[in-house]
Amino acid sequence: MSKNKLKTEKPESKKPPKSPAPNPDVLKKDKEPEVKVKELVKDERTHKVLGVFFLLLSVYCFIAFTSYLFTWEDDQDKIFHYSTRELFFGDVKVDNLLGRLGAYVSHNFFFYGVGIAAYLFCYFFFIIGVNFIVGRRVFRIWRSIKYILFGVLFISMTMAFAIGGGDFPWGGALGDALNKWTTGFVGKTGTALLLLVVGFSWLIWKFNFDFKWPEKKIKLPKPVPAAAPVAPVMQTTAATPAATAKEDARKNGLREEGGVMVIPPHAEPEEDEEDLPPMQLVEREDITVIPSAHAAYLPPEPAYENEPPVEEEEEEEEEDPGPLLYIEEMPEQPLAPVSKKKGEPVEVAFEIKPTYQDEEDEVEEIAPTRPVEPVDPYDPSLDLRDYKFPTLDLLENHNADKVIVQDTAELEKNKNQIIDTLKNYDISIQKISATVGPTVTLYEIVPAAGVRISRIKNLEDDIALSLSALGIRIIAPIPGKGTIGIEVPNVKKTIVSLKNMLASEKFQTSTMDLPIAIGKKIDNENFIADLAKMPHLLMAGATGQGKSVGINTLLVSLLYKKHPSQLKFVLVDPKKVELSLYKLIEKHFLAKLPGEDDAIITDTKKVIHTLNALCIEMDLRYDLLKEAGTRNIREYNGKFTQRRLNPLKGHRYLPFIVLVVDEFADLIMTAGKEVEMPIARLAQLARAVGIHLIIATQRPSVNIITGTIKANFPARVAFKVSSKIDSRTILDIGGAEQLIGQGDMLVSFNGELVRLQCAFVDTPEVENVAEFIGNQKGYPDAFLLPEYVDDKDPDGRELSIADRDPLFEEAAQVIVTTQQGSTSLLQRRMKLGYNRAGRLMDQLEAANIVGPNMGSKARDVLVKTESELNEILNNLL
Ligand SMILES: Nc1ncnc2c1ncn2[C@@H]1O[C@H](COP(=O)(O)OP(=O)(O)OP(=O)(O)O)[C@@H](O)[C@H]1O
Repeated sequence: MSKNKLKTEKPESKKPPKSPAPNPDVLKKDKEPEVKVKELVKDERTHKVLGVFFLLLSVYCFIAFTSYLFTWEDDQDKIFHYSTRELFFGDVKVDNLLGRLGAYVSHNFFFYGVGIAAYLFCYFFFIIGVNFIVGRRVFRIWRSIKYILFGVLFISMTMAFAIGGGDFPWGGALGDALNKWTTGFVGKTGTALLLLVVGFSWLIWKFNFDFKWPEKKIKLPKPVPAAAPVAPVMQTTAATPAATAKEDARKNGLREEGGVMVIPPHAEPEEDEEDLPPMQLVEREDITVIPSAHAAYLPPEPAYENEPPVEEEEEEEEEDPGPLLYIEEMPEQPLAPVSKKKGEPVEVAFEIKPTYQDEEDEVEEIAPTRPVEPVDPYDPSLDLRDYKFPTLDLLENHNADKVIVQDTAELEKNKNQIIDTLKNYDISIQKISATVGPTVTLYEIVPAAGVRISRIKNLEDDIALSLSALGIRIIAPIPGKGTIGIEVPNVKKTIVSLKNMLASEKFQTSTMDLPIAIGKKIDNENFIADLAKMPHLLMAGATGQGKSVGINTLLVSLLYKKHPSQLKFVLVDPKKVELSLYKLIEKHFLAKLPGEDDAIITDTKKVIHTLNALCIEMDLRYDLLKEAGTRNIREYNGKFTQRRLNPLKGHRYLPFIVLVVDEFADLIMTAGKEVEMPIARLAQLARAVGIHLIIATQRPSVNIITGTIKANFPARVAFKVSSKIDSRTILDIGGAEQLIGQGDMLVSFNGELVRLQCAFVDTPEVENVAEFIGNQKGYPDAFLLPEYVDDKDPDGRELSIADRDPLFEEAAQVIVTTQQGSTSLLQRRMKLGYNRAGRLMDQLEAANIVGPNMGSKARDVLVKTESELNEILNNLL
C-alpha cells in the first residue's frame, strides 16, 4: 500500500520544486511535429505513395533510356553544348521522349555512368516500388543490391571491352575505366579470360549445373566447410568431400536407399562383399549421421506453420558465408515404428544437402525449420514382409470357362411365348431382342406405339403366370431405356466362378480400397465394387439362396487384394459354423476383444461388447484423424506412411476393419436395441475411419431391418426372399421374391437395381485360401480392439459369495502384499489365463480392494495392509 502511494505521489511531489510548470504552448510546438513525422514514416499510406513513386521512376527511366538508345546522337550534342542551367530553364529542344530531363538523366546514366547496365537501375527502382506497395518484402533488397552491383560492374566492363571504343557509350565511363585498367594490367586476352571466368562462375553459382562425366563417380558441388555438430560416420580419409564419404560408405558395405545409407544385416554378409574391410565408425565434422529413427520421422506439419519472418533471413544473408553444408535438424520426436526383425537391415541415415545461403529459393525451401523430404516411407506390410498373397490356383473354375451358349430353340420358344402372352392382353410389340446372361435371359421389348407401360406393369403377375416359368421378373420400363424387360431363367445355368472374376483384369488392376467381386450382370459384365464407397452392405435372403456363399465371395475377394496389415475382419457368427473356416487366419486378418480366446464371435453378449469396442475404436480413430488434420483414413494413412505423424503421440497405421454379421435377425431378437444402437452408430459414422459393415439376415422384416438401420445402409443385396414384402423391406421394391435362388441376386446401389449372378466360391476353396494364409507367419495375436467395460455387466460388480472366484482371497493377498494392481501379476503369480485374472481383478474392484481399470497402467491398490484386508474379507463372508 505505502509503496503504491509513494510511487503515485512521487511525480507530483517532486516536480513542482524542481522545474517550474512548463509553458503548454512551448511544449506543444516541440513535441507534436516529432510524433507526426514518426507516424508519417510508419504510415502504410506513405509506403504506398513511395511505392508508386519508385514504380513510376522505374518506368520513367526505362522509357528515357530506351528513347536515348535512338536519340542519343542529337541529344548528346545539346547536353554537351548547353549548361545544366540552360537545359533546365532554357528553351532547348531535345528528341528524347521524356524531354530534357529524360535526355539529361539518360546521358548521365549512360555516358558518365555505367552504359547499357543503366537498365539495372530501372529494375532496382521497380523492386523498391513493389516492396513498398505490397507492404512486405517481395524482393530481397540486399540480395538484389548485390546482384545489381555485380551486374553493373560486369556488364559495363564487358560491354566496354567487347563493343566499346565506338561512339555509343556501351560501358559508360565506369566500364571504360575498368576496361582500361584491366587491359593495361593483364592484357586484352587476360581481360577476356577474366570476364569469361567471372561470367561462368556466376552462372555456375546461380544455376549449379550438373557436370557429369559418364564414368566418373558423382561429385557433390563443392567441398564444404564445417557447419554441423560432430557425429560419427563411416571411415574415410580426413577432410574428403561429402561425396567421397558416400563412396567410402558404399565400400564399407553400405548401400544407399533413397538418400539413406543402409547397413545390410550383419548376420548375412553378401558374398561379393566378404573381402571388404569391416565397417568402422569415425568422427567427421562435415557430415551428421542421423539415427534412422530420427532421420526418417517427420513431425506433424502444423509444427512448421509459423515460418520465420523474412527479415531475419535477410540479416543472415548479409554475412554471405558462401556455400554451407545443410544438415537436417533432428526432429524431437522419433519416427514411426521400424520393424526390428532379426537380420533386417539397420538403417544409418545421413542427409547431405549442399546449399548456398544467398540462394533465395533454396534457403526458403530447406530452411532448417521446414520438414525434409521423407527418407523412406513407412511400409505397414514390413512386419509380415514375407507374406504371400493367395494364388488363384487355390480356387476352382466350376466349369465356368465355357462360353454361355443359349439353346436357340429355347430362345425362339420363349420369344414366341412372350409375344403370344402379350397378345392375349392386347399388347402388341414393335421389336424384341434377347441378352443371354449366366442365369437368366433378358428379353427387351419395344411396345407398339400407344401401349402404356403402366398397363404392362399392372399385368406383371399375369404375364409371369402365363409364361409359366419360375423366376420371371418384369422390368417396366428398364431405367434409362424406355423398353420393357422380361427376365426369363435359363434352362441351363452357368456358374460364375469367383476364380474367373478375381483373375479378370478389372479386379487385378483395381485400385479400390476394398474391392469386392460380387458377380456377373446379365450382359456378363463383372460387377466389382468398392466396399469402402458403398460404404456398408445389407444382405438378405431366405435360407439356402446363396447368402453364405455371398459372404464368402466378399471375404475371399478382399483376402486376395489386401495385406494383413491393411485389413481386419470382425466376424460375428451366431450360427457358429458359417464363418468358422476363417479361424485359421486369426493372426493375420481377424480382430477380437482383448482377452478373448476365440476371434469369431458367436455369443450375443460378446457381440454387444465387440460392437461397443468397435464404437470406441471408431471414436479413437476420429480423435487421431482430427489431431492429424485429416478427413478420412486414406489421408491419415497417407500422412502416417510419409512419417508425418508421431507414433509416440498415439498415431498408428489404421487398417480397414470390416465387420461381418452373418445372422443379424438372431441378434436383434436376443439383444434388440443393445445391438441395434451400436450398429446404427457405426453405420452412420464409421465410413470415414475405415470401418465398414456387412450385415446379413435371413428374415428381412421391418422389426429387424429398422428404419435407422436401413437409412444408413444405402447399398443392399437381396438373394431370393420369401415374399414381396420382404423384398420391399430390403430393396424398397418388389422383385427379390421372383429370383431363382442359387446366387441369383439383386443389388441396389447408387440408386440402381442390378440383377447379378453371385460369384460362386465353395467351402473347400475358402478352406484352401484360409489354410494358405494361416500357414504363413502371422502377427503374435489377432488385432486387438479396445477394451469395453459394460457398466451394467454384473460380472465383477456386486457379487454374491457364490459368484466369487474361488481364488478371490488368494488374489487379494497377492495384490495387497505386492501393492501392485496388475492383472498380469496375477496371471504370473497364480498361473491364470488372462480372462480369469481379469475377472478376479473386477471382483477385487467390486470389493474395493483395487481401484478402477486405468487402461495400460496398473490399478491403484486401495488396501494397504494385510490386517485391513483381513477385515474386509471377514466382512464379505
Ligand atoms: N453363387 C452361387 N452360384 C451357384 N450356386 C450357388 C451360389 N450360391 C449358392 N449356391 C448354391 O446354393 C446353396 C446354398 O447356398 P448358401 O449356403 O449360401 O445358402 P444360405 O442362404 O447361406 O443358406 P443358409 O441361410 O441356410 O445358410 C449352395 O450350397 C450352392 O449349391
